[in-house]
Amino acid sequence: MGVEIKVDGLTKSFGKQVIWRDVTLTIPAGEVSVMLGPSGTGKSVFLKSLIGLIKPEQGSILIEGTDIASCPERELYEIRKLFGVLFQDGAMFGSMNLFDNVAFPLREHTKKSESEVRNIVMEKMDLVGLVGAEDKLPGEISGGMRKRAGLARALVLDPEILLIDEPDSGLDPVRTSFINQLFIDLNAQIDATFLIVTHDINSTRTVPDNIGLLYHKHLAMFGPREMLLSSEEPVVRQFLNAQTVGPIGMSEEKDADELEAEKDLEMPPLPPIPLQLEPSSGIPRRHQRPPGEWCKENGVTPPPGSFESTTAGAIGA
Ligand SMILES: Nc1ncnc2c1ncn2[C@@H]1O[C@H](COP(=O)(O)OP(=O)(O)OP(=O)(O)O)[C@@H](O)[C@H]1O
Repeated sequence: MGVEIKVDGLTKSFGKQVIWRDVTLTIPAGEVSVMLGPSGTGKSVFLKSLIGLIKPEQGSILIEGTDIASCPERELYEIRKLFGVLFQDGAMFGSMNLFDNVAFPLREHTKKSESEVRNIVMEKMDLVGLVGAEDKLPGEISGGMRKRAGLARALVLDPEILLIDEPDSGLDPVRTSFINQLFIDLNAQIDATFLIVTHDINSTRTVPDNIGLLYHKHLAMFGPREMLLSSEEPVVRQFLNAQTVGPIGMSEEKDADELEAEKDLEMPPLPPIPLQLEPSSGIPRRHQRPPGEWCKENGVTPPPGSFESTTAGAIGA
C-alpha cells in the first residue's frame, strides 16, 4: 500500500556546515514525490537520512510509528526492510552478473530457496524489461540498463517506499522518458511511496504528485505538483522554469548588486501546467486528482493553456 514518511524539524550539519535546517514535510503514502534543488543543497543527504544512513542532529522522521532519526540500530534494521533504494549509478557489484546482483538482497535478507529466488528475480527483471540480460556483467551494459537492473534489485524485497537518486543522470532524453514511464507504471502496479531526487525539470513537471524544493539550507516549498507549477514565489518559479532571472545565482544566492542589476527585468510568463504522465496500461494513476483541482480549490488561476491534452510537458516546447 505504501507508507507515509513524516519529517518534522529536521536539521543536519557536517561540522560547522549547515546542510539544511528545520525541514518539515509529509510524503504521502503511495504517491510519487520529487525533491529538487540546486547542486549541493543536500538532496542526497536528505535521502540518506530517510534510511538512517545519516543521523540528523535535530528533528524526527516517523515511519509507521518509528522515529528513524533516533531509534536503535535493531529497529532501524527492521524498518529498512520497507525501503528499496536506487542509487545514481545503480550501485551494482561489478564482478557479479545481473541475476546475482538482483538476487543479492534476497540471499542476504531472506531464507528463500534458490528456486524461489529465481522466480522473484525473473519477475522483477521482467518488470523492468531486462529478461534475457541476466548473465551480463554491469560493465557490459548501458547506463540505462544498469539503472533498470538497480531498480529490479530495489524491488526484490517488495518495498513500501522507493528512494531514487537522480535516475536521469547520464541518460539521454529518450531513456529518461522510458525510465519515467517505468516509475509511473510501477507505482500504479505496486502502489509504493516513491521519492525521486532529480535535476530534470521536464520530468518534474509531469511525473510526480508532489514536488519539494531544497534551497539555501532550507525546504523552500513542498506540496502538490500544481501548487509549485503555479507558484509565484521567486525561488520556486525560477527553479521550476529553469530561468536565470531570480534569486538563484551561478553558485549560490545572487548578491545585492546582481539583484539590483536585474530589478527591472520581468520573469517570463509561467508556462502551461502539463497533464500528468499516465500509466501505459491506460488505467488512471492510483492517486490521480482531476487536472486543475488543486488550483480550483485554492483559487489559483493556472497559466493559460494548462491541462490541455496538447500541452507539451517540456518547457519551451
Ligand atoms: N558524509 C559527509 N561528510 C561531510 N560532508 C558531506 C557528507 N555528505 C555530504 N556532505 C556535504 O553535504 C552537502 C550536500 O551534499 P549532497 O550530495 O546531499 O548534495 P545534492 O543536493 O545531492 O547535490 P547534487 O545535486 O550535486 O548531487 C555537500 O556540500 C557535501 O559536500
